[in-house]
Amino acid sequence: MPENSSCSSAGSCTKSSCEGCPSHNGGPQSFLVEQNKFSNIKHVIGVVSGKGGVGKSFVTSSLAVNMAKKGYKVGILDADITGPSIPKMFGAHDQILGDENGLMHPYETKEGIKLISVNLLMDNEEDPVIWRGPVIAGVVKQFWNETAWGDIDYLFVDMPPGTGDVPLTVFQSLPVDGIVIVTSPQELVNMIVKKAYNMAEAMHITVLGVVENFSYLKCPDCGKEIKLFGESHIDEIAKELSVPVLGKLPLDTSYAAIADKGDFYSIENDHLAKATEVLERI
Ligand SMILES: Nc1ncnc2c1ncn2[C@@H]1O[C@H](COP(=O)(O)OP(=O)(O)OP(=O)(O)O)[C@@H](O)[C@H]1O
Repeated sequence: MPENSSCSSAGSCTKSSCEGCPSHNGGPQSFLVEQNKFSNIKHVIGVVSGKGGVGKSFVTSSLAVNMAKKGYKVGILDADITGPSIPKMFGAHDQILGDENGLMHPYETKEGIKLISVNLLMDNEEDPVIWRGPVIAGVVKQFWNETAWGDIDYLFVDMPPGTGDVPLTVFQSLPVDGIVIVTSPQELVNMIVKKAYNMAEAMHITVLGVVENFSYLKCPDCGKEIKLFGESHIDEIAKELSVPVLGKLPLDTSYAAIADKGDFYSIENDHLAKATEVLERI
């Protein structure tokens, strides 16, 4: 039965206008999209942020690298279609091609991390993606079920910021084990983290914890921690929401340089050790 794409409340809507929608016959309905037979993905982890530029892609890549260094098979689905930054972090510029089954094959870094991103499909990676929401959401689904992922222990999904079409699609269509919320230490954060948390809760998605990025800058001369964006409130927020703080990352210029160089596998990021532990326990 075709999905009613105008429906924004799948599983709970009973309006007669929803004739043809899978939720129409009552009861919660699954919109999960099956994996194809060339993919065996064990865990799907979403990485979200309430607002842009807080380092969500950076945290996604750090989690992926940490798990890969532990010996797990790891992939990253770059669902940030209009602002993809994952390929550049890993120095990936080759184009992804389809095979005779109509499936895409992810780019594989030399260390074995598999990547899918719209930037790996473009003739020119500087071309903008000017697509409407439903098209973008469709591409994200294709990255899931029209890609031959092979064996993957942890697939990280780097979401666009906010609570729009793509997170909605991912939460409905992919078997997400849990999400990590990335944030930064600013006053607004309280509200923004709660928005992301509330969306996950409304969609019955587990929040694995929160990561605070740009927590502080360590003075290279005296070692003093400078709170660039003000005092952190992440511990209180996490306590209020009953979720763990999975890490507090400093603003470290060497991190930025590694990301810009496309040499992300070389990053040493032990600030996310707690996140790694939580992921291993899923
Ligand atoms: N802890 C950090 N130390 C230094 N640089 C960082 C750190 N975290 C992120 N950056 C850099 O900041 C920039 C923005 O990070 P990133 O692209 O991960 O943010 P984002 O939240 O995914 O952005 P968007 O909202 O555009 O998707 C990047 O150049 C990244 O390398």
